[in-house]
Amino acid sequence: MSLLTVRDVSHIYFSKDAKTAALLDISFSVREQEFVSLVGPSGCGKTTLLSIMAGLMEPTVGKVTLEDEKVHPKSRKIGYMLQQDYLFPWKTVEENILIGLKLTRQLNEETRRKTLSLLHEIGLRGVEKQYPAQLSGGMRQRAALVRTLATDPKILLLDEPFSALDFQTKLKMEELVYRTLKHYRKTALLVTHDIGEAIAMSDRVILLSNRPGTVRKIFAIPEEIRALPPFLARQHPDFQRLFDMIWKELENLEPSEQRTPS
Ligand SMILES: Nc1ncnc2c1ncn2[C@@H]1O[C@H](COP(=O)(O)OP(=O)(O)OP(=O)(O)O)[C@@H](O)[C@H]1O
Repeated sequence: MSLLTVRDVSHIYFSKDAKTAALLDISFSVREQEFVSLVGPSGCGKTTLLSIMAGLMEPTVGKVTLEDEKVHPKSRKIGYMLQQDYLFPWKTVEENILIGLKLTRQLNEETRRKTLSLLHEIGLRGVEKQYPAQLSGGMRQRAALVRTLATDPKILLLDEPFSALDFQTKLKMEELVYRTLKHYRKTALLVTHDIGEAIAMSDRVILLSNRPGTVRKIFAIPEEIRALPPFLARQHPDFQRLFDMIWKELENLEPSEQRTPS
Protein backbone atom coordinates (compact mmCIF):
# COMPACT_ATOMS: atom_id res chain seq x y z
CA MET A 1 0.00 0.00 0.00
CA SER A 2 1.26 3.51 -0.89
CA LEU A 3 2.19 5.60 2.11
CA LEU A 4 3.56 8.70 0.43
CA THR A 5 2.60 9.89 -3.05
CA VAL A 6 4.31 12.56 -5.11
CA ARG A 7 1.97 13.62 -7.90
CA ASP A 8 2.91 15.78 -10.91
CA VAL A 9 5.27 17.94 -8.87
CA SER A 10 7.07 20.80 -10.60
CA HIS A 11 8.91 23.58 -8.86
CA ILE A 12 10.25 26.93 -10.01
CA TYR A 13 12.29 29.27 -7.79
CA PHE A 14 11.44 32.89 -8.49
CA SER A 15 13.87 35.60 -7.54
CA LYS A 16 13.97 39.29 -8.42
CA ASP A 17 15.61 38.85 -11.81
CA ALA A 18 15.65 35.10 -12.45
CA LYS A 19 13.52 32.01 -12.64
CA THR A 20 15.05 28.60 -11.89
CA ALA A 21 13.09 25.53 -12.89
CA ALA A 22 14.21 22.97 -10.29
CA LEU A 23 11.75 20.08 -10.78
CA LEU A 24 9.50 19.03 -13.63
CA ASP A 25 6.54 16.67 -13.50
CA ILE A 26 7.75 14.29 -10.81
CA SER A 27 5.46 11.41 -9.86
CA PHE A 28 6.16 8.32 -7.78
CA SER A 29 4.99 6.73 -4.59
CA VAL A 30 6.63 5.04 -1.62
CA ARG A 31 5.01 1.96 -0.11
CA GLU A 32 4.78 1.21 3.57
CA GLN A 33 8.07 -0.18 4.99
CA GLU A 34 9.84 0.51 1.70
CA PHE A 35 13.31 2.10 1.54
CA VAL A 36 13.68 4.31 -1.54
CA SER A 37 16.75 6.31 -2.57
CA LEU A 38 16.90 9.38 -4.77
CA VAL A 39 20.09 9.88 -6.78
CA GLY A 40 20.90 12.30 -9.57
CA PRO A 41 23.39 14.84 -10.86
CA SER A 42 24.41 17.70 -8.61
CA GLY A 43 21.81 20.46 -8.58
CA CYS A 44 19.03 18.36 -10.15
CA GLY A 45 16.59 19.24 -7.35
CA LYS A 46 16.93 16.38 -4.81
CA THR A 47 16.91 18.63 -1.74
CA THR A 48 14.10 20.72 -3.21
CA LEU A 49 12.04 17.56 -3.67
CA LEU A 50 12.78 16.37 -0.13
CA SER A 51 11.75 19.76 1.31
CA ILE A 52 8.49 19.54 -0.66
CA MET A 53 7.94 15.98 0.61
CA ALA A 54 8.51 17.17 4.18
CA GLY A 55 5.88 19.89 3.64
CA LEU A 56 8.51 22.57 4.26
CA MET A 57 7.97 24.02 0.79
CA GLU A 58 4.88 24.29 -1.38
CA PRO A 59 5.52 23.02 -4.95
CA THR A 60 4.67 25.38 -7.79
CA VAL A 61 2.54 22.61 -9.31
CA GLY A 62 1.36 19.23 -8.01
CA LYS A 63 1.07 17.80 -4.54
CA VAL A 64 2.48 15.35 -2.04
CA THR A 65 0.24 13.27 0.19
CA LEU A 66 1.02 11.07 3.17
CA GLU A 67 -1.71 8.57 3.98
CA ASP A 68 -3.91 10.50 1.54
CA GLU A 69 -3.48 13.81 3.39
CA LYS A 70 -1.50 16.74 2.03
CA VAL A 71 1.87 16.93 3.83
CA HIS A 72 2.45 19.87 6.17
CA PRO A 73 5.53 20.98 8.11
CA LYS A 74 4.13 20.26 11.54
CA SER A 75 3.10 16.72 10.70
CA ARG A 76 4.28 14.28 13.36
CA LYS A 77 4.23 11.59 10.73
CA ILE A 78 7.43 12.85 9.08
CA GLY A 79 10.93 12.56 10.53
CA TYR A 80 13.82 14.46 8.96
CA MET A 81 17.51 13.62 9.22
CA LEU A 82 20.13 15.81 7.60
CA GLN A 83 23.85 15.87 6.83
CA GLN A 84 24.38 18.06 9.89
CA ASP A 85 22.99 16.60 13.10
CA TYR A 86 21.58 19.91 14.39
CA LEU A 87 21.84 18.80 18.01
CA PHE A 88 21.56 21.76 20.37
CA PRO A 89 25.08 22.25 21.77
CA TRP A 90 23.83 23.63 25.09
CA LYS A 91 21.60 20.64 25.78
CA THR A 92 22.68 17.18 26.93
CA VAL A 93 22.24 14.13 24.70
CA GLU A 94 19.21 13.10 26.74
CA GLU A 95 17.61 16.54 26.44
CA ASN A 96 18.36 16.56 22.71
CA ILE A 97 16.79 13.19 21.97
CA LEU A 98 13.67 14.03 23.97
CA ILE A 99 13.13 17.44 22.43
CA GLY A 100 10.78 16.30 19.64
CA LEU A 101 8.59 14.50 22.17
CA LYS A 102 8.55 17.58 24.37
CA LEU A 103 7.63 19.95 21.53
CA THR A 104 4.83 17.67 20.35
CA ARG A 105 3.60 17.11 23.95
CA GLN A 106 4.19 13.38 23.74
CA LEU A 107 6.80 13.26 26.51
CA ASN A 108 5.79 10.93 29.33
CA GLU A 109 7.44 8.17 31.37
CA GLU A 110 6.81 5.56 28.68
CA THR A 111 8.04 7.56 25.66
CA ARG A 112 11.07 8.68 27.70
CA ARG A 113 11.91 5.08 28.65
CA LYS A 114 11.48 3.88 25.04
CA THR A 115 13.70 6.65 23.68
CA LEU A 116 16.46 6.02 26.20
CA SER A 117 16.30 2.31 25.51
CA LEU A 118 16.70 3.02 21.76
CA LEU A 119 19.74 5.16 22.61
CA HIS A 120 21.20 2.18 24.48
CA GLU A 121 20.32 -0.28 21.68
CA ILE A 122 22.34 1.71 19.18
CA GLY A 123 25.39 1.74 21.41
CA LEU A 124 25.13 5.07 23.20
CA ARG A 125 24.68 3.92 26.78
CA GLY A 126 26.40 6.22 29.27
CA VAL A 127 26.40 9.43 27.20
CA GLU A 128 22.98 10.69 28.34
CA LYS A 129 24.37 13.55 30.42
CA GLN A 130 27.13 14.48 27.97
CA TYR A 131 26.96 17.40 25.56
CA PRO A 132 27.13 16.99 21.73
CA ALA A 133 30.65 18.50 21.61
CA GLN A 134 31.87 15.56 23.72
CA LEU A 135 30.76 13.02 21.09
CA SER A 136 32.35 11.87 17.82
CA GLY A 137 30.63 12.64 14.47
CA GLY A 138 29.24 9.10 14.24
CA MET A 139 27.91 9.23 17.82
CA ARG A 140 26.23 12.57 17.12
CA GLN A 141 24.53 11.16 14.02
CA ARG A 142 23.36 8.17 16.08
CA ALA A 143 21.88 10.55 18.65
CA ALA A 144 20.21 12.45 15.79
CA LEU A 145 18.73 9.16 14.55
CA VAL A 146 17.29 8.45 18.01
CA ARG A 147 15.82 11.96 18.18
CA THR A 148 14.21 11.43 14.74
CA LEU A 149 12.74 8.05 15.70
CA ALA A 150 11.59 9.18 19.16
CA THR A 151 8.35 10.71 17.88
CA ASP A 152 7.59 7.49 15.95
CA PRO A 153 7.23 9.08 12.48
CA LYS A 154 5.58 7.14 9.65
CA ILE A 155 8.33 8.05 7.20
CA LEU A 156 11.92 9.21 7.58
CA LEU A 157 13.33 11.63 5.04
CA LEU A 158 17.11 11.32 5.06
CA ASP A 159 19.06 14.07 3.27
CA GLU A 160 22.63 12.80 2.82
CA PRO A 161 22.85 11.94 6.52
CA PHE A 162 26.22 10.16 6.22
CA SER A 163 28.06 12.44 3.82
CA ALA A 164 29.93 14.38 6.50
CA LEU A 165 31.29 11.20 8.11
CA ASP A 166 34.58 9.43 7.41
CA PHE A 167 34.26 6.33 5.22
CA GLN A 168 34.45 3.72 7.99
CA THR A 169 31.92 5.53 10.20
CA LYS A 170 29.66 6.02 7.19
CA LEU A 171 29.60 2.25 6.50
CA LYS A 172 28.81 1.58 10.17
CA MET A 173 26.02 4.16 10.14
CA GLU A 174 24.52 2.68 6.95
CA GLU A 175 24.40 -0.69 8.70
CA LEU A 176 22.93 0.75 11.89
CA VAL A 177 20.27 2.85 10.17
CA TYR A 178 19.31 -0.05 7.90
CA ARG A 179 18.94 -2.52 10.79
CA THR A 180 17.13 -0.02 13.04
CA LEU A 181 14.62 0.99 10.35
CA LYS A 182 13.97 -2.65 9.41
CA HIS A 183 13.52 -3.57 13.08
CA TYR A 184 10.99 -0.76 13.64
CA ARG A 185 9.37 -1.43 10.22
CA LYS A 186 9.89 2.16 9.11
CA THR A 187 9.51 3.65 5.66
CA ALA A 188 12.35 5.83 4.44
CA LEU A 189 13.45 8.01 1.57
CA LEU A 190 17.17 8.71 1.28
CA VAL A 191 18.82 11.41 -0.82
CA THR A 192 22.41 10.47 -1.59
CA HIS A 193 25.24 11.12 -4.03
CA ASP A 194 26.58 7.64 -3.37
CA ILE A 195 25.18 5.04 -5.79
CA GLY A 196 26.67 2.17 -3.75
CA GLU A 197 24.93 3.41 -0.61
CA ALA A 198 21.64 3.73 -2.53
CA ILE A 199 21.84 0.15 -3.85
CA ALA A 200 23.02 -1.34 -0.55
CA MET A 201 20.23 0.23 1.50
CA SER A 202 17.23 0.41 -0.80
CA ASP A 203 14.37 -1.52 -2.31
CA ARG A 204 14.24 0.94 -5.22
CA VAL A 205 16.55 3.64 -6.54
CA ILE A 206 15.03 6.62 -8.36
CA LEU A 207 17.37 8.37 -10.75
CA LEU A 208 16.59 12.02 -11.49
CA SER A 209 17.72 13.77 -14.67
CA ASN A 210 19.62 17.03 -14.87
CA ARG A 211 17.82 20.16 -13.72
CA PRO A 212 14.92 20.56 -13.97
CA GLY A 213 14.87 17.14 -12.32
CA THR A 214 12.49 14.58 -13.81
CA VAL A 215 12.29 10.88 -13.03
CA ARG A 216 14.76 9.41 -15.50
CA LYS A 217 14.56 5.78 -14.40
CA ILE A 218 13.50 3.68 -11.41
CA PHE A 219 15.70 0.69 -10.58
CA ALA A 220 14.14 -2.13 -8.56
CA ILE A 221 16.86 -3.79 -6.48
CA PRO A 222 16.70 -7.59 -6.89
CA GLU A 223 15.36 -9.52 -3.90
CA GLU A 224 18.66 -11.33 -3.27
CA ILE A 225 20.45 -7.99 -2.71
CA ARG A 226 17.53 -6.29 -0.91
CA ALA A 227 17.38 -9.08 1.63
CA LEU A 228 20.96 -8.42 2.74
CA PRO A 229 22.17 -5.72 5.12
CA PRO A 230 24.33 -3.08 3.36
CA PHE A 231 27.74 -4.56 4.19
CA LEU A 232 26.81 -7.97 2.72
CA ALA A 233 24.79 -6.42 -0.11
CA ARG A 234 27.96 -4.68 -1.31
CA GLN A 235 29.64 -8.09 -1.60
CA HIS A 236 26.88 -9.71 -3.65
CA PRO A 237 28.13 -10.78 -7.13
CA ASP A 238 25.41 -8.70 -8.85
CA PHE A 239 26.10 -5.53 -6.86
CA GLN A 240 28.80 -4.23 -9.21
CA ARG A 241 26.66 -4.93 -12.28
CA LEU A 242 23.86 -2.82 -10.84
CA PHE A 243 26.30 -0.11 -9.76
CA ASP A 244 27.72 0.07 -13.31
CA MET A 245 24.24 0.24 -14.82
CA ILE A 246 23.18 3.20 -12.66
CA TRP A 247 26.60 4.83 -12.96
CA LYS A 248 26.39 4.67 -16.78
CA GLU A 249 22.96 6.34 -16.75
CA LEU A 250 24.22 9.01 -14.37
CA GLU A 251 27.37 9.58 -16.38
CA ASN A 252 25.27 10.31 -19.46
CA LEU A 253 23.51 13.01 -17.45
CA GLU A 254 26.46 14.67 -15.69
CA PRO A 255 28.28 17.63 -17.21
CA SER A 256 31.64 16.17 -18.33
CA GLU A 257 33.75 17.93 -15.66
CA GLN A 258 31.84 16.11 -12.92
CA ARG A 259 32.49 12.60 -14.21
CA THR A 260 34.42 10.95 -11.41
CA PRO A 261 33.18 7.75 -9.80
CA SER A 262 32.36 7.85 -6.05
N1 LIG B 1 16.24 29.19 -2.68
C1 LIG B 1 16.59 29.04 -3.95
N2 LIG B 1 16.44 30.05 -4.83
C2 LIG B 1 16.79 29.91 -6.13
N3 LIG B 1 17.30 28.78 -6.65
C3 LIG B 1 17.47 27.72 -5.82
C4 LIG B 1 17.13 27.80 -4.42
N4 LIG B 1 17.42 26.61 -3.85
C5 LIG B 1 17.90 25.82 -4.83
N5 LIG B 1 17.93 26.50 -6.00
C6 LIG B 1 18.37 25.97 -7.29
O1 LIG B 1 17.53 24.89 -7.65
C7 LIG B 1 18.28 23.83 -8.23
C8 LIG B 1 18.08 22.55 -7.41
O2 LIG B 1 18.69 22.71 -6.13
P1 LIG B 1 18.76 21.53 -5.05
O3 LIG B 1 19.54 22.02 -3.90
O4 LIG B 1 17.38 21.05 -4.81
O5 LIG B 1 19.55 20.42 -5.87
P2 LIG B 1 20.31 19.11 -5.34
O6 LIG B 1 20.08 18.05 -6.35
O7 LIG B 1 19.89 18.82 -3.95
O8 LIG B 1 21.80 19.62 -5.34
P3 LIG B 1 23.12 18.90 -4.76
O9 LIG B 1 23.18 17.53 -5.39
O10 LIG B 1 24.25 19.76 -5.26
O11 LIG B 1 22.98 18.87 -3.29
C9 LIG B 1 19.73 24.31 -8.26
O12 LIG B 1 19.98 24.84 -9.54
C10 LIG B 1 19.78 25.40 -7.21
O13 LIG B 1 20.74 26.37 -7.53
